[in-house]
Amino acid sequence: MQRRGLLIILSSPSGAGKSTMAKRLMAWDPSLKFSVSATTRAPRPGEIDGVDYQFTSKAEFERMVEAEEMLEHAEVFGNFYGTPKGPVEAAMMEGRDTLFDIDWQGGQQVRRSTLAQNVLSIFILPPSIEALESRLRARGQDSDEVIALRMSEARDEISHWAEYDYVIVNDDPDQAEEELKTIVKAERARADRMPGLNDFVRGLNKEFEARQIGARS
Ligand SMILES: Nc1nc2c(ncn2[C@@H]2O[C@H](COP(=O)(O)OP(=O)(O)O)[C@@H](O)[C@H]2O)c(=O)[nH]1
Ligand SMILES: Nc1ncnc2c1ncn2[C@@H]1O[C@H](COP(=O)(O)OP(=O)(O)O)[C@@H](O)[C@H]1O
Repeated sequence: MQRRGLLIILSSPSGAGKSTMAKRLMAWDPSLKFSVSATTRAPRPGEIDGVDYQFTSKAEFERMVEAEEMLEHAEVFGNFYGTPKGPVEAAMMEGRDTLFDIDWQGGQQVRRSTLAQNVLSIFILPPSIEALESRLRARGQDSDEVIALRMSEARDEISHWAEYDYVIVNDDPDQAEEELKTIVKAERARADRMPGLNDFVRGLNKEFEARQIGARS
């Protein structure tokens, strides 16, 4: 039996390197499906509609929430972000793993949903707050005001680190990528073995029963 796809969630404070790690993971395994979020935020230069985000109006976003088309949604830095449900469910049924770049609120909502069993959640920390700020500046995409807002929210985002299955400190990007790949490989191996192991243990139990050994309720 083919297993259902994993939902691989990456969260971090803005600037810690989620998008960078997501892109590296996608390059390593192009069979991964990236969950394209809907957002009311304006596109940054170079961002492509339908690839980086599905850029939507507030009215369209609200319609999607009302119609229960979102797996989760949240307000982050004054804009709305949400995960369209359809593509995630389709990937899961095909046995394809999906990669999410979402904040802690989204992470909590997915972990509390009916899909919780398939979640692999990874939190990315910056090596220091100084590095976080200089990365936000070096990215050169946001105004001073937007950077200040992201820095002021970083502490709150970081306070949720322990809710995640794994934590990676993104100091050297190559090392962080290796750690990420190791986690994904191990968790995939675990998910692959699970259906087979169920059958195997059922077989062992049949043997116990034939020999009339073990617990009876
Ligand atoms: N809950 C939720 N958060 C999202 C979603 N998409 C993006 N985010 C988060 O929104 C925050 C801002 O994203 P973005 O504007 O792209 O800025 P960046 O993370 O600094 O590149 C980040 O923490 C993202 O992980 C989503 O669909 N749901
Ligand atoms: N380990 C790293 N060392 C130095 N710079 C990094 C590292 N990881 C990412 N960056 C850079 O920091 C900036 C923020 O990274 P990004 O992936 O956009 O973060 P996020 O998606 O978490 O907001 C980008 O310019 C990126 O190239």
